[in-house]
Amino acid sequence: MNIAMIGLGKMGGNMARRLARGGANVFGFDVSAETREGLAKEEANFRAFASVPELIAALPTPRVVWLMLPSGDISEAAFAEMKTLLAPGDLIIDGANAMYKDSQRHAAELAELNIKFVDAGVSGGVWGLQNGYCLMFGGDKDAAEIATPFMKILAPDASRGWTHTGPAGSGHYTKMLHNGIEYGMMQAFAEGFAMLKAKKEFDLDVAEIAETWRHSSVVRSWLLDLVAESFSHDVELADLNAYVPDSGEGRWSVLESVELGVPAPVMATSLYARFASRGNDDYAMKMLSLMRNAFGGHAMSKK
Ligand SMILES: O=C(CO)[C@H](O)[C@H](O)COP(=O)(O)O
Repeated sequence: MNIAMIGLGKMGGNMARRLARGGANVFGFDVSAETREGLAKEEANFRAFASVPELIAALPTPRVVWLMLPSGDISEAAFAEMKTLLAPGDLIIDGANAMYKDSQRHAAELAELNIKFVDAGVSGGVWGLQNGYCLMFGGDKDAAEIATPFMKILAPDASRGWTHTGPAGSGHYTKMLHNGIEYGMMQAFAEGFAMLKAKKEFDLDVAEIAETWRHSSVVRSWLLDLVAESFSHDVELADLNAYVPDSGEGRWSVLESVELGVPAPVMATSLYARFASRGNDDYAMKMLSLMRNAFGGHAMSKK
């Protein structure tokens, strides 16, 4: 079993390791020579290449190429390059957190060249090497069949943690909503623990509560496991800024809810909380203060 992994960052690097340890021959490329050469020293079944054309020339046909790159411009450039290097019958698996409509477009463009395509949502984060990844992938039946043995290595075991969701685009659509749910769950934990912490009267031990809730409670979950582990070291979070980025999936989930006319207030509120964390509601809050002052003469807090 041969597979190329293009992009050996936090996700791609560990996925390459898991594939190599699972018996696949992994042909790897990353823009960082240090990263790709380091992996080659670590893993017996991994070969590093200094350029994508060299890698593709060495990869036995029909080729399977897994792109594990940031979605957007970097992925688009990789697709453009792949179109010039791959041949009919080859397969591209896109593991990025990509917008599903982009994946539908990629599938159509590649089909014109008789190149197969699978869009794979990958969850598991930095723990995937150890625990396995959760994989949800879309694509035609024949493309999915070629991809499946690799999914079985990446998953927690061959029988679970992966699913062929349907046609091209459905894998990334499923992953988008997985992450939309993730936003809501994270927000709910954050709000609940903030309120536990704010109740000075009870002086609650929030680390102890997080740990306790891990066992048989309705809200036990891997997210809570991670919270409890972090709280066992620090509950004050004094070193952190209250600033949360987002990288697309939450926005796309909310936009999709509007397109479908399906209400998703939790996802929307969770997304807006992140915008607010960046100061994007400062002007609106200043206006609230101004209007209260204008109609009621209420004091305004000034710099
Ligand atoms: O896919 C993931 C987890 O399932 C990623 O960690 C994701 O990038 C997190 O999304 P965001 O940056 O928008 O919080």
